[in-house]
Amino acid sequence: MHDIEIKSVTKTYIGTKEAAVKELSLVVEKGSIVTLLGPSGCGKSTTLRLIAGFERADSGSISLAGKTVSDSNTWIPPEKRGIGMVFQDYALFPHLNVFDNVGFGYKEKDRKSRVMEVLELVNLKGYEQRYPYELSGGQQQRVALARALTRRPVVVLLDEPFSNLDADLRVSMRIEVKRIIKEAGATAIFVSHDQKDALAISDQIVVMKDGIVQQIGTPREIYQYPENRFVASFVGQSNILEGTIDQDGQSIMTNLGTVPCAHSHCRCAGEKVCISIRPDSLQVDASGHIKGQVKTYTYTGESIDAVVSIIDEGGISQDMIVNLHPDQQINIGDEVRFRVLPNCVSVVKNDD
Ligand SMILES: Nc1ncnc2c1ncn2[C@@H]1O[C@H](COP(=O)(O)OP(=O)(O)OP(=O)(O)O)[C@@H](O)[C@H]1O
Repeated sequence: MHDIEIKSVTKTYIGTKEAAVKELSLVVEKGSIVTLLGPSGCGKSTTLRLIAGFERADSGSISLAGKTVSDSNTWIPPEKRGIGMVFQDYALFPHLNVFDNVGFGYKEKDRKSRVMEVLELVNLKGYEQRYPYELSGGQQQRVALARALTRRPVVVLLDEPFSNLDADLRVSMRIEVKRIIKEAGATAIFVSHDQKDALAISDQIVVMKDGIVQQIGTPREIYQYPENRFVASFVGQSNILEGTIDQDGQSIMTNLGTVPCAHSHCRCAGEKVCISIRPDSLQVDASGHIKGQVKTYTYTGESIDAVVSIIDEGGISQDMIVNLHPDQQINIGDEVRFRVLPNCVSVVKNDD
């Protein structure tokens, strides 16, 4: 069963030339978490606002729980769409306590028990009488999420919900928010420009650029098999090389030598392609066939991300990002040798 079905939706704001969202189609299964991921201005928030009913599409249709809410003949206003919304700044009412924030606008007979139920779900039992200014950022976010869930919405929309949290809290809230949404049985759409949030929380990721969907897939599909250069570079780090499919269909001939590629078999021998090699797919090895010099490096704690300058067979210098072990002693100018491991090497469309 689909909870959200968007068919070929286009939206151009008045006074602008380019459409903010172009021919967007998306199907979201009941109970799943989908993230719209992309750089600033790619149309993520517009898509969310179209689903919520804060904006109207120029063409195309949107259905929620099998019911059309927007097409050329139909318009259901936001308050009748069965949607719960969590805003970037949480938008809590400062003059209302937690209980009244969570129960705001909920007039059913079970108000008290329902509010207590969602407060328990978000682990805020005992905080009913507190005011928003008496809560931490993470607790405020739980209140905002509880409020979005009180009316048992068909769909919960979350606009950059982690952007106001510091790094540690962000990691724990990703896990917590996912648990709450799954336990509530809700279908959720997140907007994010942070690939780590998207990879951690989503069942499906929709990568967008310039209002156009670039790829839809599970976090693993998006990371391991990006379809084009943009997705490869935006979701995780990537080294892009140009090459030609080898006769055996199992490897790509590049200026850095032949690179094994387990996923090139569906292409034709001799075809010119681009490949994306994740830095964690480059193994430092004294007998490796690729040799370069360390240009810069960044210590991240988990690894050393080094930019290594390589002179290819055509005599052209090319930079590659290589993950080194954090214990490795390294200096700018050091020579490193490495080899390419076949997993995480994928053929991508050259969309430049
Ligand atoms: N109300 C508006 N009027 C005119 N243009 C708009 C309006 N809102 C957004 N846009 C434009 O539409 C495009 C998509 O904007 P949108 O806010 O959907 O992007 P986004 O991916 O959510 O960006 P961000 O991550 O910065 O919030 C941008 O070019 C933006 O300038």
